[in-house]
Amino acid sequence: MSATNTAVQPPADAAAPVRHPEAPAPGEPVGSHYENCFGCGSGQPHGLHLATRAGEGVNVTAEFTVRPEHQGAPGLAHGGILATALDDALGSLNWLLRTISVTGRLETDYRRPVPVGSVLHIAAEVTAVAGRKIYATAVGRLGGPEGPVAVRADALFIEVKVDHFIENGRKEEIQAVMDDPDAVRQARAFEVNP
Ligand SMILES: CCCCCCCCCC(=O)SCCNC(=O)CCNC(=O)[C@H](O)C(C)(C)COP(=O)(O)OP(=O)(O)OC[C@H]1O[C@@H](n2cnc3c(N)ncnc32)[C@H](O)[C@@H]1OP(=O)(O)O
Repeated sequence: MSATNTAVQPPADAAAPVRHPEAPAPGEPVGSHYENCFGCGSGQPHGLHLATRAGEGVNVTAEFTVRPEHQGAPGLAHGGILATALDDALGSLNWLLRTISVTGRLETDYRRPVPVGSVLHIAAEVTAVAGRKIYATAVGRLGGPEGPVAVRADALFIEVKVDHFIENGRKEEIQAVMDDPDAVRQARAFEVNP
């Protein structure tokens, strides 16, 4: 069996991704889509509080500061938390495509341990699109945006309709979002084009 799953590699006839004309400008913060998101929301005290900015292409950069509550081994980030950080940065690429999609597959390589207190500098980009399938890759570096690679991932996101969230989410949280008087915040929780 191959070490690389073919599901996360685009087929030869996949199209190059297209940056949406209304995507956030390069350098602009993408912002959290939902305050209770564990990756980027401000309402989760132990969350990752990922700060993501749009790049010039169909790409983003983000920083994640590893705190004691993110440990796996003593003094080191938990691997699942690092995967969450990359997954969330990859998910924010939705805003560059102005598409709604969810993670179908996330294949992660851990190259270096990530100590508590360090900043993971993340870069994520869409590499190809084939129908509903969005192929993307992310890398997390230590010491700066050009530092050594600590973790990387290849991902397959699948485009969905907004109904995916409304039909599958727990009713209490769905209702709370529906009741939000802020129309933009309400729309951002479910979709990418409020
Ligand atoms: C609004 C902004 C949101 C930002 C969120 C950021 C957070 C970070 C992102 C996440 O963590 S999302 C949460 C984790 N992901 C999920 O909960 C997804 C759970 N899975 C599903 O809901 C469904 O499996 C899914 C919507 C992905 C697909 O179901 P569908 O019924 O719509 O599609 P279908 O099963 O017919 O598959 C469509 C194609 O995708 C392929 N596919 C689907 N799931 C796959 C998978 N897991 N691996 C590989 N390929 C997959 C499938 O083989 C098929 O390929 P072909 O068209 O070539 O036949």
